[in-house]
Amino acid sequence: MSGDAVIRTSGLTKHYGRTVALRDVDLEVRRGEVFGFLGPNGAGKTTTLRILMGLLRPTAGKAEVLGEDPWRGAVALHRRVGYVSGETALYDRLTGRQHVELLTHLRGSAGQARDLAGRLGVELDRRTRELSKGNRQKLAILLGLMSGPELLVLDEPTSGLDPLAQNTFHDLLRQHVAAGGSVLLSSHVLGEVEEVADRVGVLRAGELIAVESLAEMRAKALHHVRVTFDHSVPAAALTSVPGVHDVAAEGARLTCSAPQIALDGLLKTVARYGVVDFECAEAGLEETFLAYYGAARDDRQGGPASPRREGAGRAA
Ligand SMILES: Nc1ncnc2c1ncn2[C@@H]1O[C@H](COP(=O)(O)OP(=O)(O)OP(=O)(O)O)[C@@H](O)[C@H]1O
Repeated sequence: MSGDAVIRTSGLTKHYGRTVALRDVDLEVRRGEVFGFLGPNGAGKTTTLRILMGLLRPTAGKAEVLGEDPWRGAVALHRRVGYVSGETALYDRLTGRQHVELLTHLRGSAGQARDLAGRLGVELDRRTRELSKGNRQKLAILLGLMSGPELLVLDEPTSGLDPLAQNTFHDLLRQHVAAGGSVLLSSHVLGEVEEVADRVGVLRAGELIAVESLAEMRAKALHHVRVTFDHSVPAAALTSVPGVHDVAAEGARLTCSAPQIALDGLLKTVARYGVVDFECAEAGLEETFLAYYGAARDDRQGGPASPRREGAGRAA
């Protein structure tokens, strides 16, 4: 593992019977970054994270977390890695405070438990079976973060949290990274990772189909353009501009979509005609993401496809 990688997988593959959940995944998370791990439901995110936490054994390929084999070094690793999943198992009859005491006993220190409980507004004195989903999740986050682990592995950690608690959680992640920590954050919603991630990996049907920085993804941000001319201009005038797509003509008006990098060519082309009005609105990153990665497509290098939504314990 290179010096600045905290997680590295090579050829990681997992079969559940005849289901291929992961196929040949090469993933690297660097020290000091928040890596957003995105993919639609069933893409294989949880499977990857469970392998990284030593809770599942891969069918083939290798994984290293903080220099350890997660399956063989699981016990040592769990002291150094904070793991929070959307379905963290809690003891129903114990209160939050008793969970904290249990971990304090195991780890030898309460760490930042008190501070985290205050900031997240965790209800420490109720039995966990009486807690709402969001309040259970806040407790799970507190338990994952309280001992100040150097790496956080988070599987859809904000599911059920209200926007205020989500903001607090994002602040906690920023602080964790500022203090030299690293984060792998899985989600099926770009908006969640957009807040905090430095780089994003996109998993689809068990394959890692893209890894890029958030800045690179922003450069692809789709723009919806509407141009009104002083006479009718055929759609063909724009279809030849690289990157421009979904061109439609309506009288003297043309509409189209284009990534940021295609705008210069588009402007130069429309300037050859008599432009009366020019409107350009940036689509949200979520729409860009869905346009590029949401739909099944054969050509993964070219322009976007039409936006479309797509649809415990150790086990070997
Ligand atoms: N224990 C299991 N037995 C059989 N198939 C499984 C098992 N766990 C997961 N799968 C299958 O493996 C694939 C990947 O599932 P996984 O839970 O890793 O996806 P995910 O990206 O985390 O999805 P989600 O966002 O819905 O949590 C899916 O096709 C799922 O049905």
